[in-house]
Amino acid sequence: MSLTSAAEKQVAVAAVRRACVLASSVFNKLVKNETLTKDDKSPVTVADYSAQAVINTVLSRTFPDDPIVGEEDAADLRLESASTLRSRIVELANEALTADLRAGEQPTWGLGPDSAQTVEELLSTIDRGNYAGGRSGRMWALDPIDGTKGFLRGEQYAVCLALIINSRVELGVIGCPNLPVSASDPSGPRGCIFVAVRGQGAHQLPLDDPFSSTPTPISIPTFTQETLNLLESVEKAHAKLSFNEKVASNLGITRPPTRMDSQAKYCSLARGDGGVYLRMPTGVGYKEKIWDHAPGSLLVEEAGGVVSDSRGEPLDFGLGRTLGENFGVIAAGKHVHSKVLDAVKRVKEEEETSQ
Ligand SMILES: Nc1ncnc2c1ncn2[C@@H]1O[C@H](COP(=O)(O)OS(=O)(=O)O)[C@@H](OP(=O)(O)O)[C@H]1O
Ligand SMILES: [Mg+2]
Ligand SMILES: [Mg+2]
Ligand SMILES: [Mg+2]
Repeated sequence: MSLTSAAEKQVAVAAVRRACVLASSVFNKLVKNETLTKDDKSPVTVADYSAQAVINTVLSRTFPDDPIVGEEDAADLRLESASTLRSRIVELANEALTADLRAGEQPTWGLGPDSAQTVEELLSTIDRGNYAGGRSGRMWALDPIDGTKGFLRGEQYAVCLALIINSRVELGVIGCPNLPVSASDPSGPRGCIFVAVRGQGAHQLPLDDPFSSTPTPISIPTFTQETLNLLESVEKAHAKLSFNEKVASNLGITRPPTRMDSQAKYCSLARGDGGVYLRMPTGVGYKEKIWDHAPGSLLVEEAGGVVSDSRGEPLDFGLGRTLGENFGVIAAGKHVHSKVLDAVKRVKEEEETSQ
């Protein structure tokens, strides 16, 4: 089934924008006790929880039958000890839901002055993200703050939302509050929304006015040996950066890699700021989550690129909340992708024979 209605796109853009406004406003006011450490030792902040509450509220009001695969859940917030955190999340989520940002939004989306929710409503709305995913049907994949560590450092992070139908990503929306509007002017204005609809291309919009602005089409340019470079994770625990270095040298790449948190990497690739997004598993058995790749992979495909794992197989969004056994991710323009795939295979072989 292809996406024929523009309603999903408009709703997703509105929801992502509200969450981005929330996240950037909260950044300067974050205090120490507003961050928790999850069981997997990764951080989660009041911004992650309240952004998930806001986006799930919008989706629940507009597409009440659609399940949501969201990164966060409210279990830790229900604890007695979390009362301060809970109140702050309720305050932030309601501020974002009731803010007067109406331009382009429909009255039926339930946003604006009368749309505040109670604590219990907000906690159960966060928990609407508990869907297990799977092969068939419609579902949304949500990463309310992707690159939480980048968010905490004041660097790149992204609010990421995708609509998946029968295991195929049909719509992807990514908000990047800290990403320069143009990579050629890194100290210029910041704040972009990227939108991809399957079969309709990839576009960039300004975060502060996504509805009245004309979307800018984006596509992956042709790279030369001199201009090609890698886009990679900042966190060493998230990807095997030593492997990337070998691939770069195997390909004769001379430009240094660009390190950036979050799916801003997919966005940068889609508009040509970097040539290859390479993410190889670190070997600790971590499974990639669908919300970390769904919108970004469609954006890159719609910008003329190819996204696969390190065997050249497509990413499978129908396996549940994760992408299954981790074979990494290679995303690049069509012609570059096959070269990177070959180089990855060569480096893997080299590593195997030297062991
Ligand atoms: N061990 C391990 N291996 C691979 N990936 C992991 C791992 N742990 C976490 N994550 C996920 O990485 C998401 C952010 O990673 P990025 O590479 O995009 O950014 S970063 O530069 O590493 O911060 C990050 O997303 P957020 O949790 O939304 O910030 C995680 O989903
Ligand atoms: Mg996280
Ligand atoms: Mg993430
Ligand atoms: Mg996240």
